[in-house]
Amino acid sequence: MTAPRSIQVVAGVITDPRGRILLTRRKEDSELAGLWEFPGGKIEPGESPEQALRRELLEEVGLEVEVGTPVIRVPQLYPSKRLTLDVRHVTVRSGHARGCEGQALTWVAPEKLRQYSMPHADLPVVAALTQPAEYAITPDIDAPFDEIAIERWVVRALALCAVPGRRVQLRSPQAPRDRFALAIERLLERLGSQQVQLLVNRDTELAAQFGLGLHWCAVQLHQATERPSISSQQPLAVSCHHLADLERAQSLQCDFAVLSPVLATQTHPTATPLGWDGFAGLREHVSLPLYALGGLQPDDLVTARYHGAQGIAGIRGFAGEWD
Ligand SMILES: Nc1nc2c([nH]c(=O)n2[C@H]2C[C@H](O)[C@@H](COP(=O)(O)OP(=O)(O)OP(=O)(O)O)O2)c(=O)[nH]1
Repeated sequence: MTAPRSIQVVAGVITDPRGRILLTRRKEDSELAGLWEFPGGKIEPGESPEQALRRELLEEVGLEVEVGTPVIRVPQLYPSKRLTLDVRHVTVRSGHARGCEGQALTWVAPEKLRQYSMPHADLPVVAALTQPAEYAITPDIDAPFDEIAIERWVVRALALCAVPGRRVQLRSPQAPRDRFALAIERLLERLGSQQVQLLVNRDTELAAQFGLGLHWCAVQLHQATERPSISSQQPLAVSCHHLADLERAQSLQCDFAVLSPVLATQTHPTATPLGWDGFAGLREHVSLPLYALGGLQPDDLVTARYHGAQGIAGIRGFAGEWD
């Protein structure tokens, strides 16, 4: 079998004064015809990504732009090629967007991007633009799981929830179920109307009881035949370690996955780390949003995004708020 050809593509996120993002539609005679995409194109030999993006946006949509910060770089395997989609924020210097090659274009509010049919590589881009970049995981409730331990856990969880732009997984595998339930109840009372997306580790009934999201372990993922009965408004996430986990998570329409361990970690000392290249090598097979986990700190986000993760997850790396 011959290796698929590799192409490097660069695309821009162009935002209008109302915060809407420009999408263009792939023409009928092209591969992936009719799908909506971020304007851009292939990097020509000898060009830097920035030069290529400036050229493409002038040719395609008639805009002179300044290329800004990276959004995400997505490795994606298509049937006929191996693509790397490097997406940057751009600022328009002059011009009005028009389809210079006869292609349709539209301005879309970020929360509506998911309603548009896009190539697989674009789904992690949409996630990076619209979903939290951090997924913090609570530590265990300390033994003996008494009132003092529950109060300490609630205070720690509140500190994790107080950082804007996060999802938080409520996890305490050591605690008896009734003590974990009590701790969640206390946390929800104290959170009041504070907006934070919460997921319960493994326990479908508790997730349903409290109206929260659910985070499966890989074993639960492989045992399940369908999406569990939690609120359809709440996310379903899963811990993945291998390609088979990721493919199953995608086929069961999990909302996102956590892929680990990326680096060596104290919590799983015997597991072989994937390394960032290993992470990207698995990411190219699926298009669901992925958080990287294992030995990471919040300031690893730029590296994570460069390897196709839409965010980073962690227990210890996020503990600075209370330790
Ligand atoms: N510009 C752009 N291309 C994208 C996006 N998502 C995505 O998968 N692609 C793919 C589609 C194409 O295979 C490739 C862009 O190449 P292109 O637009 O310059 O030209 P093309 O259709 O002739 O590509 P190809 O068949 O030669 O691979 O990247 C995106 O958001 N923007």
